[in-house]
Amino acid sequence: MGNVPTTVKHCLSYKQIVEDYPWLRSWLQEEKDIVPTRVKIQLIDMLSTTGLSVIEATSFVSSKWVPQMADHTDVLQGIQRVPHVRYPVLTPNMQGFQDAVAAGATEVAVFGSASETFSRKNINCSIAESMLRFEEVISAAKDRQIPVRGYVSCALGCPHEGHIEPTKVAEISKALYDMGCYEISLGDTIGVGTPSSMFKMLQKVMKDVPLSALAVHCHDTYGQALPNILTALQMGVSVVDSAVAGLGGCPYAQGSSGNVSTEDVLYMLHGMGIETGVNLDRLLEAGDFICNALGRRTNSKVAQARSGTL
Ligand SMILES: CC(C)(COP(=O)([O-])OP(=O)([O-])OC[C@H]1O[C@@H](n2cnc3c(N)ncnc32)[C@H](O)[C@@H]1OP(=O)([O-])[O-])[C@@H](O)C(=O)NCCC(=O)NCCSC(=O)C[C@@](C)(O)CC(=O)[O-]
Repeated sequence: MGNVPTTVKHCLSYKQIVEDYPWLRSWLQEEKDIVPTRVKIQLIDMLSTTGLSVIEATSFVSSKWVPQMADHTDVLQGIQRVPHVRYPVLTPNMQGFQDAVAAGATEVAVFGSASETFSRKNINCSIAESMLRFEEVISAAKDRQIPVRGYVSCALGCPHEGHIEPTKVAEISKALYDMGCYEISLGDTIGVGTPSSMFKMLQKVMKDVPLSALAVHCHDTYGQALPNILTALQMGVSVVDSAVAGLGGCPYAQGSSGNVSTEDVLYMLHGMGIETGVNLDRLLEAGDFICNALGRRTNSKVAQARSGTL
């Protein structure tokens, strides 16, 4: 473990929870399942007191595509912002960027894909078209000194195309980094990766993008998220995305489970003596709160073990 970093930042992908929720049922029945805005705000406010440094708050996407995100402005304006916590939001295009800025966003993220088919299904355009859109967003963000993060989905596999070549992941990552994204989050969108595929993919991407600008974003469909994260840490990555209670997923990645749970990542890191500055007990309270509000069981093994519900 000689090369495991001593500090780890966390991006908690709260957006994953609210995006995915209607998809668990049916797109046409989601009306009753919309999570009330006040619940989203209360969750973010609880998370803000845990010590997390980044909480991705909402998405400025089309409410026709993701109805759960229709209240993005109310959520962003309703939260109590805590100093030293950043609250980025997703912006797929200029319309999303402009709406986000008008709502008070101070950091945004563009989300691309290493899979052509996933790109079309998720944001309704080809990879090449998405790059043109992102270039516009990043340029407008630069003018306003708004930092932009870049996601690369399907970094370890695609729900439609299967295997994705690491060279393709490296190409998209480099393009986003060269455009001005300060960090590239590599998404195992459907959670099919293993430590071996994570290692091979990172090896390629690290040749084109500095290690200090890389993050990993693992879903836990096949129970590989923690070993995959550990592999990334051992290779020098020091930013890990996760979701409280392991909720969420991507509505355009059928069959995938939620993100790795923040509680489980923290337990592993703290057990390894890695300083995160995040209070696990407070995080468990936030996880309890949202699971009760959604009427769902936590996906966090740590939360299940602590509550005796394993
Ligand atoms: C990208 C679009 C908007 C293109 O959607 P489109 O339909 O192709 O857009 P369009 O430009 O053709 O415009 C059509 C209509 O959408 C409106 N529109 C256009 N843009 C916006 C906007 N930003 N916000 C609100 N409305 C918008 C626009 O105004 C127009 O309205 P109309 O005239 O019909 O009334 C759509 O495909 C979309 O919203 N997709 C987002 C889907 C999504 O949120 N997916 C999940 C994100 S999570 C993820 O991707 C993975 C990640 C990041 O978590 C990492 C991982 O796990 O891999």
